[in-house]
Amino acid sequence: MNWDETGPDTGELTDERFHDRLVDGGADGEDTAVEAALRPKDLGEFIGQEKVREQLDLVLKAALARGATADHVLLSGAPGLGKTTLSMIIAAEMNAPIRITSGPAIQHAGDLAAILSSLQEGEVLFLDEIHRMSRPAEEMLYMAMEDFRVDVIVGKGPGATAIPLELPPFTLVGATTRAGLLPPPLRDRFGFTAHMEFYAPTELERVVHRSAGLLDVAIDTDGAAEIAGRSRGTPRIANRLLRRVRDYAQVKAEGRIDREIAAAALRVYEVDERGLDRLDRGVLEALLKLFGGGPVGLSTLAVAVGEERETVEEVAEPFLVREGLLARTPRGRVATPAAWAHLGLVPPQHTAKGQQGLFGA
Ligand SMILES: Nc1ncnc2c1ncn2[C@@H]1O[C@H](COP(=O)(O)OP(=O)(O)OP(=O)(O)O)[C@@H](O)[C@H]1O
Repeated sequence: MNWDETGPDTGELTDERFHDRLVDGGADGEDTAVEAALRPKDLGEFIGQEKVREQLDLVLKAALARGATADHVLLSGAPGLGKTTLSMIIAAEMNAPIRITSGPAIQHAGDLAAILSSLQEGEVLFLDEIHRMSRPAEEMLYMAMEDFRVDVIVGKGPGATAIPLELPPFTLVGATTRAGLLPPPLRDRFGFTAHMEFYAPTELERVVHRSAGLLDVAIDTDGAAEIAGRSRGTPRIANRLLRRVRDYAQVKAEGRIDREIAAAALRVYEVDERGLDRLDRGVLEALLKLFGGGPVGLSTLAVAVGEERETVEEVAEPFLVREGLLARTPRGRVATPAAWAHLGLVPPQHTAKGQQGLFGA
């Protein structure tokens, strides 16, 4: 693994083009403004993630009953599943203020020391993308989490001295998309770890209804189901699609959203019934139409789609694999029978036979 000033190189794509996708789980500029208004304010309002909610409820209530600060909490899960929202809820439930920062924003241990030393007693510190913190800051965090103390190093070389600094008790809420990337000593210092799963379509329907209510948009059950089904298990995407459908409904249907309006709007934005967008479909189409369903090497597939290798691998493939439309095999990328069905194509005879062994079909 490569380490630099800003932490481990996680291989994450920095290409901003793909954060503009309607179906990307990450936040864009427009989201941040609207998201504040749509965020559930307490655990009761937070939809889905039943187990996480139940466990967190106990952790927080017990801490409140003891008059203590809640244990440190680690939230892991894909972007847009509600980690920031949950951290704000933790602070609200504990009647505590919250400070929000992120791993990449903490370049030096001194940056972290400055934040930690200005925390109030009981404050919640939300550290997003905690896996991208620099190594020295991470080491400082170990001691801060365990002993509520940091050693501030003054001076350089042989003359450097460590000045111990007591910190008020605080609750660290760390968020990461990849819990596996956290070094074990850091992971072990969290008293409670929650893994957030993708949401079921029925849960996303509730998210859409709730957001529509807050945005004062008229939507029926089928309209909400149509948007939920295309939201890739992610509340942020559900809210974003709802806003695009609302635009369409305002222009074409006096603001009312039903199934037809939702489907027509999302056709305009090229988000299909399963939530695939133009890039995803381009990859699948190339795989099916040009390579008979594979196996084909990643580089060849990328050239055929006219995208970078990394874009295909990191932006398009994870969702296609999750949906069971594409498989990564030692011989290359292979389309599953579901991919042929989804694009309404019939697999060529020899390919279907060739893939029998791969899918047991
Ligand atoms: N369980 C939920 N119920 C209702 N709305 C939710 C839920 N989870 C997330 N949302 C909505 O989805 C949006 C994105 O949530 P949030 O910013 O908390 O995601 P995140 O996991 O922190 O994403 P990132 O990792 O990109 O920061 C918010 O507008 C929030 O209102």
